[in-house]
Amino acid sequence: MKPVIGVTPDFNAGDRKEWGGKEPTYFLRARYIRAIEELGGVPVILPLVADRAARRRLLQGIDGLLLTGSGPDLDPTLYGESQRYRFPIVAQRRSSFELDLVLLAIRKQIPTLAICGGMQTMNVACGGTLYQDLTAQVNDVLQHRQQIPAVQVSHSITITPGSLLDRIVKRTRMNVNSSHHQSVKSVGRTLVASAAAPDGIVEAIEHPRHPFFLGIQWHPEFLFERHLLHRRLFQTFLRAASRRASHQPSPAIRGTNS
Ligand SMILES: N[C@@H](CCC(=O)NCCCC(=O)O)C(=O)O
Repeated sequence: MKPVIGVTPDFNAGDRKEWGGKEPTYFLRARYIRAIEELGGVPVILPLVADRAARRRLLQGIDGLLLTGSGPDLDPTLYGESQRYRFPIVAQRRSSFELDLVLLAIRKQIPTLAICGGMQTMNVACGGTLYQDLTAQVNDVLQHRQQIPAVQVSHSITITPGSLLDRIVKRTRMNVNSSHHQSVKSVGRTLVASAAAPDGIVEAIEHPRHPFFLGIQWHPEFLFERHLLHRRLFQTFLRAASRRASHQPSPAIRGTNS
């Protein structure tokens, strides 16, 4: 059965001068939808409803959750800090929705894949913190906003042996693309870091006691068409969601044949 995957869009409240426009607007890069559709899922773009009961109702209709990236950054007050650098802030409607859904997805054991800004939201939802600006706060940090096209990889990551990510890609090292200026500083409760860049920046987090709960700092939706390992990320996520769809207990990933 094809799993239904809820996909979170970005949102422009319409009052940000630097974004122009007046009307509140949802937007989402089509690659996220294409990756889910082409690899066997049914993507559904989720409206960022404010009502908590409505959020729970939405989750009843999906088998997996995909938290997408975002140009703007999470409000630092959400992880107990004041804003120290100039950057646009994610719309409160989006951050409130996603922070709530992350905790619901843990409680309800909903397979969840979080990409880039989505990973940062996943971490903050679990009580973790972020570097507000890598180049200002971390010495000798790599260029994590690559200047080459996102369909190209730009640095390697080292993967923790035995982690979910390792069990998916069956490698302890792989190459990724990179388009971020923030990253995980302290890892949230119940989560573990499972990959790092050569400069030590966290590149993946996961919940070890959840069927599939993985946050990654890179963008596999630009890479899945030509890179097997990035395709496997979506395929394994969709298999976990499909198991939920068929109401089978969703065992921890024991290998790509499970
Ligand atoms: N703002 C955060 C997260 C970066 C991110 O999600 N980038 C993706 C760009 C938007 C998109 O194309 O989806 C940071 O810069 O660290």
